[in-house]
Amino acid sequence: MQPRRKATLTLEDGSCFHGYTFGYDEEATTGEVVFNTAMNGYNESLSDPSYAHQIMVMTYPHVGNYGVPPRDKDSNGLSKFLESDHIHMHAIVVSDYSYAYSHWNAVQSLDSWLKEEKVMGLTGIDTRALTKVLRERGSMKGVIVPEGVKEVPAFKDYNKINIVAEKSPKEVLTYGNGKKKVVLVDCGAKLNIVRNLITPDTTLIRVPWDYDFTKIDYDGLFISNGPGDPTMCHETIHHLREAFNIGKPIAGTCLGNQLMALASGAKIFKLKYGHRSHNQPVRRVGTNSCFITSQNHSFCVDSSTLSDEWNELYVNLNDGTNEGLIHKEKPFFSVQFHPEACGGPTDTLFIFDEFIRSIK
Ligand SMILES: NC(=O)CC[C@H](N)C(=O)O
Repeated sequence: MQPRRKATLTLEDGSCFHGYTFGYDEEATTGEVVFNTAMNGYNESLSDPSYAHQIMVMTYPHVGNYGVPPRDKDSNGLSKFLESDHIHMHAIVVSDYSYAYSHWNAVQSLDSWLKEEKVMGLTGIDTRALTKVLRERGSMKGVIVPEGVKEVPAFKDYNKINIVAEKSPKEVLTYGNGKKKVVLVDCGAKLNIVRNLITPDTTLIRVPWDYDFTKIDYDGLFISNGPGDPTMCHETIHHLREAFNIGKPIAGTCLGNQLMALASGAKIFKLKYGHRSHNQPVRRVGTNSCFITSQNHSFCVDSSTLSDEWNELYVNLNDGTNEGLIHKEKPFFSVQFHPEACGGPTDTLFIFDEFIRSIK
């Protein structure tokens, strides 16, 4: 039995949940509290930059039992098993943290990784009761204060911070030497997007969110996922409008879908509690083809505001919200879900093939 320190999660509406810390607990932490109904994938979610400034509540009760993989890098210098080099969320909240772990690829416990990265874990929480609160009242700001910690951070308005600017890389990186020159606008990209765009056919140029990629003579453009409110990404939206005029193939995922919509003049809105899981069903519009997808988003394209030039490409079968866009004439499309999975089903990996094949 590990030493246990009590801690309390307080939500913006005053609700309190008492549990025990694991991971780092020297300071209080704050973030937007969101829930994730996936049964696994905590390592991928923790290292997904889109979770920056958030506290993730896992509804699956038993977390930590398969440990954390090594920080090995592949031949391109990309983490082999994680979605970035660090943890970006501010805390993980679980019902039952497992100190014991066992997996062929585990080299340490979640507790020790969180300590290294100075990120808090909270266990012993009735995550079903907490999720019901978030589902009824919507995602809320929250603060977790370990017993004995005096300094309590104030809630921030996460919709007012440009979190993409915090998480996007500061320099341009190039991979491969294939014939098709693809620019990836990295707004806080998950590495499996980078991995999937490095193919024998492509040279991948990974640029920061505000980089003027229209100056590059690219053959295809890909807009990544990313944290926070997409309306803050003025520069990306501006460059994307120019890319629409250039007319070469463009694809995007998640934040990329929202930025495509904004650049086209459509509107987005914030969902009450978002979609976070690995079992979100989507249907390709005009067909009966359905796919089970991995998702992590709060914002959503308002499909009723799409201009005449665009069609909906996918819809969510749970709530009917937009899951993708396609231009009626030009080779532009995007999806709200995560085709790169990690963690999550790989059923929609074909999206990367569709994009790379669309590049002449
Ligand atoms: N995973 C993402 O790209 C998330 C996009 C955006 N930050 C949202 O929450 O909707």
